[in-house]
Amino acid sequence: MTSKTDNLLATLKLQPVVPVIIIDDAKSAVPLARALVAGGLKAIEITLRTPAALDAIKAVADEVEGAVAGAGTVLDGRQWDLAVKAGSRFIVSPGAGTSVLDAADQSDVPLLPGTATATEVMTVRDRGYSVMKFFPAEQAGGAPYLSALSSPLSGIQFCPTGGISLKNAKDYLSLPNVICVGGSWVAPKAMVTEGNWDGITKLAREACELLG
Ligand SMILES: O=C(O)C(=O)C[C@H](O)[C@H](O)COP(=O)(O)O
Repeated sequence: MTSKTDNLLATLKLQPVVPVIIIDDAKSAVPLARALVAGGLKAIEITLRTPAALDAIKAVADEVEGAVAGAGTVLDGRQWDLAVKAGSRFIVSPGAGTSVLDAADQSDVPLLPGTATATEVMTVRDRGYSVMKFFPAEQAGGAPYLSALSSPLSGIQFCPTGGISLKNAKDYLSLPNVICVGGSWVAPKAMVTEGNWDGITKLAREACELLG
């Protein structure tokens, strides 16, 4: 688990924000990923919420220099296998179901499991995890809630995701138990549909400046 955790931490520490991508057309994946990488966001989570997602992961993994392609919304072992086969270098799940945890145990690819309560955090910690997603961050209680978890659960680090934008990202990034945040705001659907790659690079740059 430790070297997998180290690999995951190394990926998450690349940038303050992990872009969460919902891709409708696999052909957009490469220019979108290039735009994000150009803006400084290398680790990219492509969610398995659309039929194009696996082709998109494969294209980014094969063709985009500097990108670290990951899969999001991985809910079970079958999706785990497909995501890894497509070239995912990290896997994100909104929760921590047994099927996905069991698949992760059998794999060298690191998992960022989702948690939202102290009991969920402790259950996942019992499986050997110290790095988790906090989801859905804003809806579950936001930065004050995550701050309240930091003292009793001090060994756990989080990537909060859900309802985060440029406006509130700093509230999370200033907490001691936050490594980075996740968010879809850096790749808005309308900009992807228009092919506004320069606009997306600008959003990525703004996001990178959050730590500055
Ligand atoms: O299902 C997963 O694995 C996910 O990654 C869920 C996403 O993190 C959120 O849906 C992103 O939330 P927004 O930034 O508010 O759009």
